[in-house]
Amino acid sequence: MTAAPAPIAVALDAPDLETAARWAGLVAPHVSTVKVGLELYLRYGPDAVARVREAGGAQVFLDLKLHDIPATVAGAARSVARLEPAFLTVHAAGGPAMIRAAVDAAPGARIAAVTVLTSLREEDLARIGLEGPAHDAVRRLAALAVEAGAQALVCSPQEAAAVRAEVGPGVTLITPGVRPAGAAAQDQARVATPEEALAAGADLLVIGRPITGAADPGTAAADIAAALRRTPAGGPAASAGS
Ligand SMILES: O=C(O)c1cc(=O)[nH]c(=O)n1[C@@H]1O[C@H](COP(=O)(O)O)[C@@H](O)[C@H]1O
Repeated sequence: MTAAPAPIAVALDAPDLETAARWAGLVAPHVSTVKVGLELYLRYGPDAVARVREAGGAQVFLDLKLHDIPATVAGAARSVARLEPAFLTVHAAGGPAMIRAAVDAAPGARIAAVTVLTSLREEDLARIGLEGPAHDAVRRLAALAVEAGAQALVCSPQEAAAVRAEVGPGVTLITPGVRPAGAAAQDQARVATPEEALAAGADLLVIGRPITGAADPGTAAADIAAALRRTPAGGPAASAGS
């Protein structure tokens, strides 16, 4: 019997579409979602979404991190809505009117509001003018985003439990900054293991380089998926994606 795909979104941050499509094909039997981000989308546009979708069959998360005035974000969200991504990211710091504009313009996608980037350290927050600590900033932005209609939130696994307590069970919690035990953090600052992220209540774990940088991305994805199946989920909204 084949196991159900794990609640993982593999970040296909590849320099070319052939590589991304190959990764998508290798990981798709093991994960629910693949993520197309700026690197791929800015080079290939809608073809990137079509090609990775074709390659594997996992749902597509479009991570464009929109952040502009509401009218511009509405136009951008409308432009990509026809690609039918399961998730589309915006920066929560764009404010409630901007988030609402994205929600209204792309009704078929779940708008995922990015709270505080997982690459930021506590000491970075003050420098960019964000009142910390990170936990408080993330909770504040999460509450604002959900009030504005966001159906999903992006935060570090370290804040997932606090965010869940803040917004309740109906919102999809997405956590990048995931590193298997012993893996290098690279440019991520607020990290946790896949098992810790799931136990903290995350619904969907974004994992890129620990999978795509492995000699065999399919096996790396399968190993993490198997570890997650042995971990009790922490949150009530433990189903990933749509
Ligand atoms: O929105 C995201 O997906 C995102 C938000 C965030 O705060 N931190 C973050 O790392 N990401 C994305 O998650 C992925 C993480 O990749 P790895 O660090 O290689 O696992 C990248 O594609 C990032 O763009």
